[in-house]
Amino acid sequence: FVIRRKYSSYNLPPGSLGFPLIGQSISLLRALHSNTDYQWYQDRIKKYGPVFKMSLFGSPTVLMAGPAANHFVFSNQDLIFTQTKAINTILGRSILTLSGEELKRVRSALQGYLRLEMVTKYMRKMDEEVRMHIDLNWVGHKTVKAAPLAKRLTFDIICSVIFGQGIGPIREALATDFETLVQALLSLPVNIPFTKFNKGLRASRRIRKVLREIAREREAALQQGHSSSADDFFTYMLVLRSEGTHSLTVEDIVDNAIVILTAGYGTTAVLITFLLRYLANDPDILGKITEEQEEIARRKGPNEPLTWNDVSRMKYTWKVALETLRTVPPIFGSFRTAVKDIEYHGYHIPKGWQVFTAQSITHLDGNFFSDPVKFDPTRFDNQTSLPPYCFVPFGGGPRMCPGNEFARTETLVTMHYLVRQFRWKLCCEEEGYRKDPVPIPVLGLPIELETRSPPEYAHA
Ligand code: HEM
Repeated sequence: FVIRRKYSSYNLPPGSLGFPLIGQSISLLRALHSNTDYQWYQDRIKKYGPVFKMSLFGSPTVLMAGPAANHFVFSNQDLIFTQTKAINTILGRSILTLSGEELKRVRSALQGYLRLEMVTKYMRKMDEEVRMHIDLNWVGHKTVKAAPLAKRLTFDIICSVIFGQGIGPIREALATDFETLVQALLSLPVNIPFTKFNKGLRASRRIRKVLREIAREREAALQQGHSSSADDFFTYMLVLRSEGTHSLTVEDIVDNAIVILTAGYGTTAVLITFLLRYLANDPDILGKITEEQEEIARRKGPNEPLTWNDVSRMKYTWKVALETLRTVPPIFGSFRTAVKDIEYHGYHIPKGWQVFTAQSITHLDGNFFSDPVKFDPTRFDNQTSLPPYCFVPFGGGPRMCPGNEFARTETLVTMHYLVRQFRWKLCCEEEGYRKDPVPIPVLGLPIELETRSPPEYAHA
């Protein structure tokens, strides 16, 4: 009633804001958990149309469906990243919380660090981490749980590339603390002992302490003219600062490193996990991927690391990955907050309200993807034929994921070594998955491993 009076001159979208504070949050979280979120959106779209209001996570929210809505949410300048108190407090002064000119500068620096040419520079480290991970965690095991292993692998890769932290006790401690930190990002910001938020806050302090030390070491090395390599994130950012590109303090650089890691490892792990899940049930597609990977391996000497050229030949494998991203997008949707009153399709969206788009709405729409529930990588044979903004696993517009090339490369390198070395079967054919909020198989995807014989290569 209060809202209706306050906005009596507005043409608000249809829908219901539900109970104060709670609104539809619990209902959507339940749908995500039971993996019925697509139906949840469809039921409401049928009732109200493609633009409707509700209340999510304590704020009035407008859900918008369709490619035009995706474009609007990703590109409208009056919409900013939604900043929850937990994210602000735990992640500090990072790209997620900056605005205006400082945001542009930091975004451009991060994008520069993660761009294709840089990824080609740290490919060797990725290759090394993947092989080491497989040797330590897969070789010699009859069964493994793929989901936690994929997460650990993607964590180790980013840690090694970005912080220069190889295997050892520091990386172990960081891995545990990052898990706690990620869990806290969507928690209620209640800072009393033993809450998720409090644990996350304490983990973020420990992470900062370690990273600050590494950053200071890099700073000292630079000042003494020792460091010529810019492939670690701290050195890269410190060099940019000395050139006047941005004015971030060491503390701010550390916060941004935490964001890159947080945004980068769980997401790519979902892609690798679900690729393994699909391939277990599709010998034809697995056969084609293996053929592509064997062909690449034949051109190389034994133990020779993969290069960017090799990765760019993995075209079929990447199409299978894209189809995995279409059917199981790691990020379920994007939230933004209106910084002033805006209008969309004749409806008013008041300042301070959230807008929300969900990726599955277009990814599973038969108008854009025929027979959308079918797993069919050939849809990506001609990617330019897809209408814009209907396939958005990495978002779009000025805040599109800057880590997409990084994710692509590490996924392909991982698949190269796994498909050549193993065959696998799902231990539990019926295992479902939930979105928590990233998709995760309920049992962690236990798989039975068989080493391919004869193994055509060995790495010591
Ligand atoms: C398959 C893997 C990945 C997926 C599906 C993914 C998806 C996304 C999406 C959808 C967004 C935009 C969210 C929005 O607009 O609301 C985003 C942002 C971001 N991603 Fe990724 N991502 C992946 C991997 C990575 C990796 C590997 C990194 C870094 C190494 C990374 C770093 C980031 C950062 C820093 C942002 C925030 C950008 C900004 O604030 O402007 N992501 N990602």
